[in-house]
Amino acid sequence: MEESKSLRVVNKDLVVEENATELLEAQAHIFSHIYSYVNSGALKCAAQLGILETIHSHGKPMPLSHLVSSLPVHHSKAPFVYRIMRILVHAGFFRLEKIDGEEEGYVLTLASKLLLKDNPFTMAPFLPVILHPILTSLWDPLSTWFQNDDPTPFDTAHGMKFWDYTVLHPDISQKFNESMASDARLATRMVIERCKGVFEGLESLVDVGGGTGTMAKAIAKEFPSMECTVFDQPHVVADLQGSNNLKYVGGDMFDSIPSAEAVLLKSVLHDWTDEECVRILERCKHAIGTRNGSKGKVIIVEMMISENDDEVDQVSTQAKLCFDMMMMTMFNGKERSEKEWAQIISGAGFKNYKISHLLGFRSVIEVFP
Ligand SMILES: C[S@@+](CC[C@H](N)C(=O)[O-])C[C@H]1O[C@@H](n2cnc3c(N)ncnc32)[C@H](O)[C@@H]1O
Ligand SMILES: C/C=C\c1ccc(O)c(OC)c1
Repeated sequence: MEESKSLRVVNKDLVVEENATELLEAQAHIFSHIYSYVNSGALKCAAQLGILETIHSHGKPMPLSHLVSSLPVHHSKAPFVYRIMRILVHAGFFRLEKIDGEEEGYVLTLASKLLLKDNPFTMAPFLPVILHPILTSLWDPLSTWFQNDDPTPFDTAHGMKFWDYTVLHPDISQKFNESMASDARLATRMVIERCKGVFEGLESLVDVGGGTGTMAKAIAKEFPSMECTVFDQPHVVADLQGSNNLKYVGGDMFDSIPSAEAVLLKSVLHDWTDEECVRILERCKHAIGTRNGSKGKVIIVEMMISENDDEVDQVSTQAKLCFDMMMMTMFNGKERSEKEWAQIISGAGFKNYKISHLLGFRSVIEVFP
C-alpha cells in the first residue's frame, strides 16, 4: 500500500504542507484530550461498583469471570465489565498478571491501592466530591463567567459562593471535609517524616482553616507539649471535641485569628485571590505577634507551580494545573509559582521565607516576620 507523505491543509488564507502522520497524531491528541472526562468517569464507576475492594480482598490475581460474578452487576451487564477494566488497565489502575500457566487475572497498582477505602491514606473520598455534579457542572458556564462580572464560575452555576453552599448543604460539606481529611493524613505523614524540624520547639500552633483537625491532631500527638488550636468556620468545628493539647475554635479568619507562636495554613491560601491572601497573611502576622526572641512564623503547606515546565514530572504538573483550574472555578483562587508566593508574602509585610520542596506534590514555605 502506498502511503501519502503529505496532505494539503487549506484554510481561508493559509496553505500549509503537513506530514500525514503528524496530522493523524494531532487528531488523536484532540480526541484523547476532549475525552479526558471519560477517564474520570470510568474510575468513579469502578470505585462505586466496588471493583477495587473486590480485587483487593481476592488476594491474588483475579480472573475476569471471577470478578464479574463477584460484582453487584445485573447479568445483562456482565459483558461490559471487561470494557471498564480495559481502559483502567491502560490508565494504570489495574494490571493483568499470569496466575499459573495460561490464565490471567487483575491485580491492583499503587494508585488503585491508594483508592481503597480502608487504606489509612485513602484518596477515595475525593472521587465523589471532585466528580460531584455541583463541580463537574462548572465547566459549561466557564466561558460565560469570562464574559460577565460574577466572582467565580461556581457563582455563575449556583448563584452563591462555594462556602455558602456548604452551609446550606451539610451532605456536601461533610463529603468535602472528609476528602480534605484524607488528603491531610498523607500530607501529615510526609510533613512529620520529612519536615519535622519545622515544628520542633514551638510552644503553640494554630491551624487556620484546619478543617476537622486531621493535621493538627497528628501534630498535637507528635509534640505533646505544643498547645494546638484548630481554627475554622463555626459550622465546621461546631461538634468537634478537643483533647489535652488540642482545641477547636470557630470564627472567621478575615476578622481575627487566635494568637499562637506559629500559624499553619495548609491548602487554604490557594482557595483565595492574591488580595485575600494578603489580608489572611496580615491577620496571621498579627496572630503570631511580636514576641521577644520568638521563633514565630507562618507555615504554609501548598503546591508550587514550577516556572520551568521542562524540568518537572509531567504527571505532577498536569495535576497541579488541574488544581489551579479547579481553584479558579470554585473560588477564584489559584496555584502559585515561587514568584507569586514571594509577592503575597512580602505584600503582607513579612521579611523572608524558606521553601522546602520535600513533599513531592506539595511544598512547605516557612514565612518569618
Ligand atoms: C481546602 S480546606 C483545607 C482544610 C485543611 N487545612 C486541610 O488541608 O485538610 C479550606 C478550609 O478553610 C476553611 N475556611 C473557609 N473560609 C474560612 C474563613 N473565613 N475562616 C476560617 N476558615 C475558613 C474551610 O471551612 C475549610 O475547612
Ligand atoms: C475537593 C475538591 C478539591 C479541593 C478544593 C479545595 C482545596 O483547597 C483542595 O485542596 C487540596 C482541594
